[in-house]
Amino acid sequence: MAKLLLRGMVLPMSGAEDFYPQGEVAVDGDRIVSVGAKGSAPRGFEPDRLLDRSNDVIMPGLINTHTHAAMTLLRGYADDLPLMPWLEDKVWPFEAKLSDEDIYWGTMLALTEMIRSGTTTMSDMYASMDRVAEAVLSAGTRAALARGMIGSAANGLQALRENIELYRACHRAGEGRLRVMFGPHAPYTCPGDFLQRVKSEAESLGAGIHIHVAETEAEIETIRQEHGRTPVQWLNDLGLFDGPVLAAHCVHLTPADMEILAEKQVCVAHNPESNMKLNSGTAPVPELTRRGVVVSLGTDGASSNNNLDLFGEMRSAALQQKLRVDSSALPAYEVLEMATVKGARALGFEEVGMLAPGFKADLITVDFDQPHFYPRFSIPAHLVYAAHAGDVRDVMVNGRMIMEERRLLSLDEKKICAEAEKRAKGIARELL
Ligand SMILES: N[C@@H](CCSC[C@H]1O[C@@H](n2cnc3c(=O)[nH]cnc32)[C@H](O)[C@@H]1O)C(=O)O
Ligand SMILES: [Zn+2]
Repeated sequence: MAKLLLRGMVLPMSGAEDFYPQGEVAVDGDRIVSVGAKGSAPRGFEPDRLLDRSNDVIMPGLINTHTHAAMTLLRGYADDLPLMPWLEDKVWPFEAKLSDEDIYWGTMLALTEMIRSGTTTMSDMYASMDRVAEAVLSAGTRAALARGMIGSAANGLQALRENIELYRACHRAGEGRLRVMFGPHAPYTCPGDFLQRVKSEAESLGAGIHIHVAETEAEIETIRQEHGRTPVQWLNDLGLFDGPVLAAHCVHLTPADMEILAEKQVCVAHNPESNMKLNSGTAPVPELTRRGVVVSLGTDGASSNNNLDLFGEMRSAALQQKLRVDSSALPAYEVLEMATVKGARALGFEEVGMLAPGFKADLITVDFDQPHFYPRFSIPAHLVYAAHAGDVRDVMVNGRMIMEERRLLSLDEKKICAEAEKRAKGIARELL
């Protein structure tokens, strides 16, 4: 097994005080052996390779906890609309024409963009998930996969069977790089009996649930009319929160909703750019965090963002709360935690999200020898308020380099872009 020593400015994300301006990370095979100041690698550790990145920040890979990867194919296809007309008039008709192969190439495009912007793990909810799994395995990244299920349609049960099959085939596959969750789409697209069916299947397998919750005011109104309570109360009354749940959005919450989320240890995937673009609202992130809810970060699909860049998303998350609450809300280090350690917790990956001995070697290096990073007063502030996707130099997942010096090692970028262009334009032409 290859031994690697990386030298640079190390930000382990294992606590606010941890930072080594002249640090090193020792990697043996797929795991981190040591993290600390220069010279901290264990005695007798003889690296096969020394990677000198003294002008780079070395940090954990970023974790995108809510996306629909293949929606890269819809990037720029349907903009400037609110959620329901966007879904019903534009997105769903386009998605109805996607083949398994289209979803594979759309996912490959997403993974290319994610690797380039330092994302090493994604949580995806979509269809044709066996092909998504194949894409992730070949890209070399990590993922929590959920089959998106719209339970009101006749295909709800078929989708549930696919999710069960996906769990059996892929959970913990690829040296543990894949996990599988269950993906009932939302309380307004899945009836209560279907949600309970999903819950009991997930429970019997020990799997988590990934669902959209309380995204728009229209959803609050729909659920109030149908069930006389809030979406959070409705899902809680159905028993959905009795196992591990990742709730995307959670924009519109009452104080009682927040208490339920905290008590049931529901994790929240916050997607500020999608929420702004679809005019959904601003999630009460500090209020949730104060109550002990784990809030992680996501981009949502590329049709409501329109990129998968978590550096941009971190910046938006911070700025949004400063605008909504006050300038001290959501400081930089907390935002970095949302994009790393908290993301790992939300997805159930126990050994990623920070740089620590025994953890899996999922890390990135960020090129700090650029004008927008001087003077170097605060590394966390620079990463959140000044960095962008193109600053990422190297990406390692599970001890394997998948991007080095901005060159992708696991994917054929030109081919992927050409396939995506051809397939998306073909579908758009059919829909004219
Ligand atoms: N219709 C699919 C399964 C749904 S996957 C997840 C769905 O979530 C949709 N989606 C994307 N972003 C959002 C959002 O912000 N809110 C609600 N749904 C979204 C997305 O377009 C996709 O249809 C099938 O059975 O073939
Ligand atoms: Zn979504």
